Amino acid sequence: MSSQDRANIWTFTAAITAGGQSRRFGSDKALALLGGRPLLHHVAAALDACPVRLLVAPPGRYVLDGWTPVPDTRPGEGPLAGLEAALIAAPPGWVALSGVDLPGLTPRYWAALASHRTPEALSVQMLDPSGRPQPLGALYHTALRPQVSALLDAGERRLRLASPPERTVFCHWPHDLRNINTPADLAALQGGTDHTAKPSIKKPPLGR
Ligand SMILES: Nc1nc2c(ncn2[C@@H]2O[C@H](COP(=O)(O)OP(=O)(O)OP(=O)(O)O)[C@@H](O)[C@H]2O)c(=O)[nH]1
Ligand SMILES: [Mg+2]
Repeated sequence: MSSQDRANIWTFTAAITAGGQSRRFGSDKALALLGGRPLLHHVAAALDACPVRLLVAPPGRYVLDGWTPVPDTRPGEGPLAGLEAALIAAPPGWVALSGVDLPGLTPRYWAALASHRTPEALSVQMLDPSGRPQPLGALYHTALRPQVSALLDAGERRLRLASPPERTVFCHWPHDLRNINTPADLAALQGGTDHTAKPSIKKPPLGR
């Protein structure tokens, strides 16, 4: 990573939205193991350099060293609501929003997004190799907060509508981001072996 990349990545707030039910996965996918580490650790590690780190999840569900727990403003209402909670809790400026299930997001990925910020932009999003935007793994400015709240108030739940297209910068990422929704998705990443973590009632602290 270049020194410019480093300078960029240190300047935004990190937020992991982790309040989902993992229905398709069948157990808490944030705790599913990839290479011996929970998916939550993979996504957190990529953002560890950020000065403020927020974990938006039901209180007590996870303990992640160095990350500030933030409760959902609208529990169970999806990642757009998770973004709202993050934008409220973050200091004014840019927020890097990540899901728990994107272990392919690296510091270089976030630095590339950061380098595409413009004074007019309210969001910076990657287009994957097939040209689809990746709103969960994107930068959002806290100035979007009123619009996001208005969308939620109106019943909208689609994260991709959080930022108006004319205020969104799109850039290209040449690698497949490997979003994990099912045990089969994880098994494919593991090279065919399903290493799904067993569900548990009380989860252990997730220190690094
Ligand atoms: N804070 C918060 N995060 C959420 C909520 N719903 C989903 N997420 C997170 O948003 C990200 C993407 O969501 P999904 O891939 O649909 O995950 P999920 O909702 O747990 O899984 P499914 O039940 O299979 O849809 C994951 O990191 C989820 O934990 C919510 O209500 N609040
Ligand atoms: Mg979901």
